[in-house]
Amino acid sequence: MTKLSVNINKIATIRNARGGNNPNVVQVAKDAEQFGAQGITVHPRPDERHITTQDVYDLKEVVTTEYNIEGYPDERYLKLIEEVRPAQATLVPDPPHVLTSNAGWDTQKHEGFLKEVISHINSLGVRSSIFVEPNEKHVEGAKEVGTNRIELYTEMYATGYESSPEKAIADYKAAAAKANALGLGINAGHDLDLTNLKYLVQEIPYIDEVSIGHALVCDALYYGLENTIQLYLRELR
Ligand SMILES: CC(=O)[C@@H](O)[C@H](O)COP(=O)(O)O
Ligand SMILES: NCC(=O)COP(=O)(O)O
Repeated sequence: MTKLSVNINKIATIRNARGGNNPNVVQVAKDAEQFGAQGITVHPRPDERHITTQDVYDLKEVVTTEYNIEGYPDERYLKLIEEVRPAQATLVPDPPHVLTSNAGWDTQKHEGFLKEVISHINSLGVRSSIFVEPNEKHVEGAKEVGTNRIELYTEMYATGYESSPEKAIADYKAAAAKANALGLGINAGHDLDLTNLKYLVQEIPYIDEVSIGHALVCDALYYGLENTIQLYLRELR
């Protein structure tokens, strides 16, 4: 069954708006796990606009499910991975000031760099995953660079879903089938929500994990965090 990792970046965004500790990111992570989340994801960006470096260390002490840290593998990120040793490190190729993640890795172009970084991460006993677009060549390249998993960047799927779910999923099915045949684990994330999640996992049932943040936190404003997590888990059953 596909696991749900709750991305709590947006909880930190709300906290940072007033500079205090409300909502408490650590408590939200603990509660999310108690409400059924099977993982906690954070993406500590260099400008600390939501998750801070301190949050990453504080969360290490409380996350009992699967701790997933996303980010561009610069010196700062790799230091965090070395010191925190999360369950999973997800490498994302985004430059420092983008609004949100906006591309997957070109695994051919960055082959040498990725090989070096991934072999270091794997040697720490941390599972590696790299964010990729649904492109079979990039999936083949992912296998070459030694990553344990890929994370399919689902923004294009989410955008296309409303007009044609079949068209929107086609490239993802092909990329996932390729990854599966190559023995890579498969995660997925970005802009997944209660309208598009079920179809994704119905069509690609061997997705190991989805990480969901923005829509889930927005839904929690209406339904509460506990109900919302249950609603997302229901889509994954
Ligand atoms: C890697 C990825 O897909 C992103 O969704 C990311 O984790 C979200 O980051 P922001 O919350 O900063 O938009
Ligand atoms: N890896 C994707 C993620 O963690 C959450 O993305 P989003 O749901 O905030 O778009």
